[in-house]
Amino acid sequence: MSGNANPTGAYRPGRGMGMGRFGTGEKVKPASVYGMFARIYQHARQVWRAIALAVICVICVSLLEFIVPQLTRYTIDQVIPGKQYDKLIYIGAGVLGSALALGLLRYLSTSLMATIGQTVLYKFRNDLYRHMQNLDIAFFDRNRTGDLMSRVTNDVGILQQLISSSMMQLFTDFFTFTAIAVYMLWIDWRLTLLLLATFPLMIMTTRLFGKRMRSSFRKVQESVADVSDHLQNSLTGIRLIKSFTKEEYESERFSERTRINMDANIQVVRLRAAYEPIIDFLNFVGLAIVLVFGAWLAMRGDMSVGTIVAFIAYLRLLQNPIRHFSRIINSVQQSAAAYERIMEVMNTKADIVEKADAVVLPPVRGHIVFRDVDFVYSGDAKVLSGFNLELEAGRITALVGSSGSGKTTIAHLIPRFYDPKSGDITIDGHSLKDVKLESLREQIGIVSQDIVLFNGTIGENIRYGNANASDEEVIAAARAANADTFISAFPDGYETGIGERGVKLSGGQKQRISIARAILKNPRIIILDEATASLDSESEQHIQEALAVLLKGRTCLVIAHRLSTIQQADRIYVLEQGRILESGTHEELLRIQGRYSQLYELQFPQAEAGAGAG
Ligand SMILES: Nc1ncnc2c1ncn2[C@@H]1O[C@H](COP(=O)(O)OP(=O)(O)OP(=O)(O)O)[C@@H](O)[C@H]1O
Repeated sequence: MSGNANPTGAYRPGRGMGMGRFGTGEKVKPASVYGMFARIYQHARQVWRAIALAVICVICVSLLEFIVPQLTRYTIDQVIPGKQYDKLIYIGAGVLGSALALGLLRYLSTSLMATIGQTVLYKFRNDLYRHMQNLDIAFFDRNRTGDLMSRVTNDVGILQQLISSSMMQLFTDFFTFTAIAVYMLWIDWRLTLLLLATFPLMIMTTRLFGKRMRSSFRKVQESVADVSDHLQNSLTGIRLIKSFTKEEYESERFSERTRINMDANIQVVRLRAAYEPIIDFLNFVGLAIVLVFGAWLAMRGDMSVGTIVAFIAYLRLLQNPIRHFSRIINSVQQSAAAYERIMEVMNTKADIVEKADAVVLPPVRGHIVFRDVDFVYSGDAKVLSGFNLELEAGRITALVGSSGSGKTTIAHLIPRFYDPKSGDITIDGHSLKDVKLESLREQIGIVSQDIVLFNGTIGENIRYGNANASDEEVIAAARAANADTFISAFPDGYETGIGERGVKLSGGQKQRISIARAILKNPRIIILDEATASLDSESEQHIQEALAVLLKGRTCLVIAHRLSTIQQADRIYVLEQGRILESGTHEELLRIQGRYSQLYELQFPQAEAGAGAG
């Protein structure tokens, strides 16, 4: 991906995000907080027993919190004036017992909520990953790897915080608030209504700040994605950076991104710093009301001192949820911003989908026809226009042509990585659009010059071609690919672990493993994008032999760079700007002295004479 390679232009954070349908520029509606909770609920439903138990714990916590001020009121109003010494022990035991029970219940509810939170997180993350796996290659062309990674890790992690800690607080606060508000209304509705008058102000303030916080959080998360994208790019490209001695330059670019992240975080903290004192002030207004009005009532003899003390204790309990709310709103807004980023991916639909009545492609011979195919990646620039091509079953067809002439594009249309804009592609007469994707792709093997080996052992990497293969089959494939000798020379043989992207192996060894993987898959159709990098003649020889086994008897489309492959091809097509200029065998094409012989001479200047003669 080259998303961040913008050495000349100024750095613009968060490109392609947030302002349109994910990475396309079309508008998307911001995700609603309600929608977020609805989805969380959907995922959490399966652990309803844990939820029910957590709710019971929360209700008990609210009740206990309610009881303690009642004990205080009772002590002040009844026990002290009545000198009831014998009651003191019960009062002490009551307070301590309540405290113990509160501790236990809080432990239970916290661990239950953590379980619920983790379960929801697990489902969210897996759903997101599965959904991403099923999106088109075009989606991955459009979006930056680091940004997608941060959506699956960072953004889902933020949601988890909301679910396991903030939702718990929200539940507790809701029950405490309701119970206490009802009780206070019952004790003195005038005082309570006066108190509650400050609440609409709090709600308005919260809404006002909530919106701003969400957009600030969104900036934070986008900047985290940018940092992650830069990291992903620069760490995987560390050799390139070092070879161009760009360490300082990359560090500068990294610090640009972290600065944006820092500024966005400071903005969030500033908003919170402004919001909390406003809520605190409104809380003090409430306290002033209780003190002044309560004292006035007490002086007139309309209210006991114990009730005022209890009222003040309840006021704190009533205000706690509001205080917490300021923190929860933070978490909710942060999660809403994260949820938005998650849903942008979840709401992205794959363009390449099977028809409802798609049929299983039976085992094919491999006769592939492109008929009148128009193709564009994005925008209007046609890569292929009215393109026709026929690949004979069981034969090697080579594509040659200058860079950007459309060779890879043609190869990628066969496994339906992309769909043509118009025209049709058929295999043995079956239109690609009418068959099930899996049945199509399992009959195609791709050996690309951009070799990807996964973390794991050599054996596991070969077995990627066929998970059910026996050890003997894996070894046979490796032998056929000329890889068995070097693999067996490792002390751990096929169990040898290969690090990130196979760093312990040479380029030629990686190629042979990727050929073994394709041989094990045993597909009818092979697409081979030959490596351009030249290898030493011994490696070259090994790879040639491996390729000969791979290509034998299959329908092969080869983007050919090697002399031997070109000479072996049954038919060669010379492409220029998405059009076929010439076609024929190697000798035929050399004879007509056209574009092919030009290209050929450029690529193999010294080989021409000998090849022409042969
Ligand atoms: N993912 C993509 N998104 C947009 N445009 C693309 C994409 N891939 C290729 N193109 C464009 O399509 C055209 C054909 O590219 P393609 O990769 O098929 O050429 P090629 O002949 O395989 O080149 P090379 O030999 O350099 O690999 C080029 O103009 C290229 O810029």
